[in-house]
Amino acid sequence: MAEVKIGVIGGSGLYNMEALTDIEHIKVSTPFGDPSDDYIVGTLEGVRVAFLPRHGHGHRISPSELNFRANIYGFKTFGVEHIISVSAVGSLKEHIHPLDVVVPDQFFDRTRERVSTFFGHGLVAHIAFADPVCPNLSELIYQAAVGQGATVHKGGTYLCMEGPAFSTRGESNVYRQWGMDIIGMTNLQEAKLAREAEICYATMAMVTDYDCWHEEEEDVTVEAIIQNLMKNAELAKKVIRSVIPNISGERTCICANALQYALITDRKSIPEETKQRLDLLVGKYLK
Ligand SMILES: CSC[C@H]1O[C@H](OP(=O)(O)O)[C@H](O)[C@@H]1O
Ligand SMILES: Nc1ncnc2[nH]cnc12
Repeated sequence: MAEVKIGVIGGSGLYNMEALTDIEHIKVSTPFGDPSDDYIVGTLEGVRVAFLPRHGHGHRISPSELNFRANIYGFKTFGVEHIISVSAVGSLKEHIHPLDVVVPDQFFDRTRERVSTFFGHGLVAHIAFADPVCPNLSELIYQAAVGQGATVHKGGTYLCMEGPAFSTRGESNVYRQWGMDIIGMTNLQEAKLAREAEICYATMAMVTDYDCWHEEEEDVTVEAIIQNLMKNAELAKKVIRSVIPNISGERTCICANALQYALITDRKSIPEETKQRLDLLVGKYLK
């Protein structure tokens, strides 16, 4: 398979990247099941990029049903080292307005039903996740979004809820008291699994609504989210386009060697089947 170093995950409202040329649709099978859809591999700014619509074309897969492991592992099979996630989010702060962009630097987990590790079955790993996104890739996204004239907030905490129902007003107000900045349903597991796969991961969060806490604004609806995303989809695509040429092959962040000190299991006790299943991720540490 041809090597591709950059991946893009499209969220709600971003199911295609029309600017990709020399396109191939590639179906990937993984030891963890099937990714959300075929990967669309194409060229953007002279660089091969793999694109995956997170919820599948036609938005068929709900946040709780997403096979996050297969999606991230699929990128790894191409040799992807950087993933840019594009996501719709609600704002939990007055000064973060719909149509703004946030590049979060923290996540808070309020999900309940999600598998969010590749490990287990006789191989235990504890990655560092204090800083859950790649600082270098986040900075590039921030600079690119500023360069495109967007109002961009650098840093902030993304509260990842289970869904699929939106939050109650009580929950939304509590998240505000906790100091959370934005709310969505998808990014935390992706960030964790990308770190386990030693892939740099960063999010361009497109603000679509004020959730349901704001007394003068409408409560969030799918319709409002998609309407605002449609207004912002071109911006998202332009930002991706301008980030890509700036992504360097040399990685100096912690993401590149995240498993170096994370594997705790005595190498002699790891079952052969587990070694084989995780070979793409840990093979270099088990030699
Ligand atoms: C379509 S409304 C809720 C939906 O939008 C966000 O999706 P994504 O992160 O893939 O852009 C949110 O997380 C929910 O999945
Ligand atoms: N208010 C909200 N809650 C959860 N996910 C969202 N995605 C976009 N807006 C959202």
